[in-house]
Parts: sequence; C-alpha cells; structure tokens
Amino acid sequence: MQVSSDVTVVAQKLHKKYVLNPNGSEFGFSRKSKKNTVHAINDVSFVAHRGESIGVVGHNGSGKSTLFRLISGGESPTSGGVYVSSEPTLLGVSSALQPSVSGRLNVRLGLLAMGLSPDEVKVIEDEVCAWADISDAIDRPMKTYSSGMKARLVFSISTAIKRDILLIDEALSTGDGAFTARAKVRMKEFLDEAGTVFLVSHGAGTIKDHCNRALWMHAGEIIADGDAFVVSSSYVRWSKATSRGDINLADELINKARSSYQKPNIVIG
Ligand SMILES: Nc1ncnc2c1ncn2[C@@H]1O[C@H](COP(=O)(O)OP(=O)(O)OP(=O)(O)O)[C@@H](O)[C@H]1O
Repeated sequence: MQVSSDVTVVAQKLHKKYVLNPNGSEFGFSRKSKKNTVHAINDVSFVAHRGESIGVVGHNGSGKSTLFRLISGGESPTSGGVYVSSEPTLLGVSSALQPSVSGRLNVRLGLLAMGLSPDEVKVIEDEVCAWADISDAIDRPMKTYSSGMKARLVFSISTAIKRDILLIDEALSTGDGAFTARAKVRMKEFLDEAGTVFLVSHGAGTIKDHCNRALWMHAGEIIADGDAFVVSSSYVRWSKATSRGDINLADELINKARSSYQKPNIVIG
C-alpha cells in the first residue's frame, strides 16, 4: 500500500504481548515460575487519514485500550511499528490529574505538561476552565468531583491544544447530554483542522454519531474496518447474539466480518 501525505497514523503488523507471573505481576518472576502470556494485540495493521473520525468497538478485553496506548506511545509494541505524523493526545477517564488540588490548578498543570510555557498557559487557562463549565467547582479539589465533572475537565484540558491525532478512550461515557453535544462540536473542530480522532466506546450509538469509520477488534485482531454505521451495526448484532447465548449466530457474524475484511499490506521505506 502506498502511503500518502494525508496519513496521520500507520500501524504495521502490531503485536503486543504481556508476560505475567502467576500472581499477575509483569515483573520479578523466577526461572521456575510458570508464565502466562496474553496476546493483547495480534497482527494489527491500518492506515488513518486526516479528517477521519475512527470508532473502535469490541467486547471487554479485545485490545482497544492497548491499541490506544501503542498509538499514543504510552507503551511499545512487542513487534511491528506505529508511525504518527505528530505527537498524539490520549484522553481517557483515568487521565492523570491531581485529585487533591483544584480544577483550576489542574488546568495549569495539565497545560504545562502538554508543553505550553507559563505565559501561554495564562492566555488560555480561563477559556479552558470556562469550557469545562463546572461553575464554582473549578476552585474545589478535584477529588470532590463527580465522574461527569472530571470528564468535562479532562476533555477541556486535553483538547485545548489542537493536535493532529486525538485518542478518546471512553471519556465521553460519563458526561451528560450537554457535555457530549459540546464534545462533538470540539471533535468536529479537530476534524475540520484536518486532524484524526479515534474514539473507543461501548455505545454503538456514540460511534455512529461521532465517527465516519470504525474498526471492530476481536481477541486482539481487527476483524472489520469500514463505514462506522455498517461496522458498529454488525458489532451490535454480534453482541446481542452473544448475550442471548446464540453461539452459532455469534460465530457466523464473526466469520462473516473476518471474511469481508482485507488486512492492508503496508510497506514502509
Ligand atoms: N498491563 C497489562 N498486563 C497484562 N495484561 C494486560 C495489560 N493490559 C491489558 N492486558 C490484557 O490485554 C487484553 C486487552 O486488554 P484491553 O484493556 O486493551 O482491552 P479493551 O478492549 O480495552 O477492554 P475493555 O473494553 O474492557 O476496556 C486483556 O486480556 C487484558 O487483560
């Protein structure tokens, strides 16, 4: 596959393997201890372009968050490569903020951590606090926030600086309707400025609403990549069949998705 200049992310034959000792920790096993190996990501390849909003669906443990950590550079792949046009922003419900200090101070710390100078922080901090729209709570310690209030603050900080690649891992799920509507506008601003947004959500409606393309991950692999409505509808049919215990239909839907999916063959260099 030829890679063009509107490409923001290339994932090439990505594998991520975790090796654990029997008590579940990643480190400190002796030679004698029995190791468990988890193949969280298995031969994943795709190319993302400017202006694409890519939903990632898949059941629990299918590898969505691991994929995001690999794209954002938070973790390294065991093999394969991720190539990005610029540094991505990973926005998740567990994004690291300081619980004991106020929302306002977290805004300052977050913007400094994103590489702004103290003077640049001063210019935009009020706007970032205002976007979060949590009124007086902005001056209260973050540990007193509801999950929706925290989501608003994290979203506001992480999207304050426009980057080419924005990864949102379930961070929209705790917000109310007003927040998700405004988040959608902000995501559109990213896309209009020719960025790429990736969005993990268990809600197919959220994916259909916010995305124009979707990847379906199953057991660490991509088994479908295409139109967001089509892919998330197939995923919903599979989820319903699985929860009803209709294993035959569930297998049929997985096989159908796999057989229509063509893995891209990416050659770098
Ligand atoms: N640090 C880790 N050490 C060991 N195993 C891990 C680690 N991180 C993820 N895994 C395993 O990798 C697999 C994929 O996990 P991941 O969190 O990426 O799935 P997910 O699709 O995001 O799940 P969910 O929808 O539940 O958030 C799971 O089997 C998980 O247990």
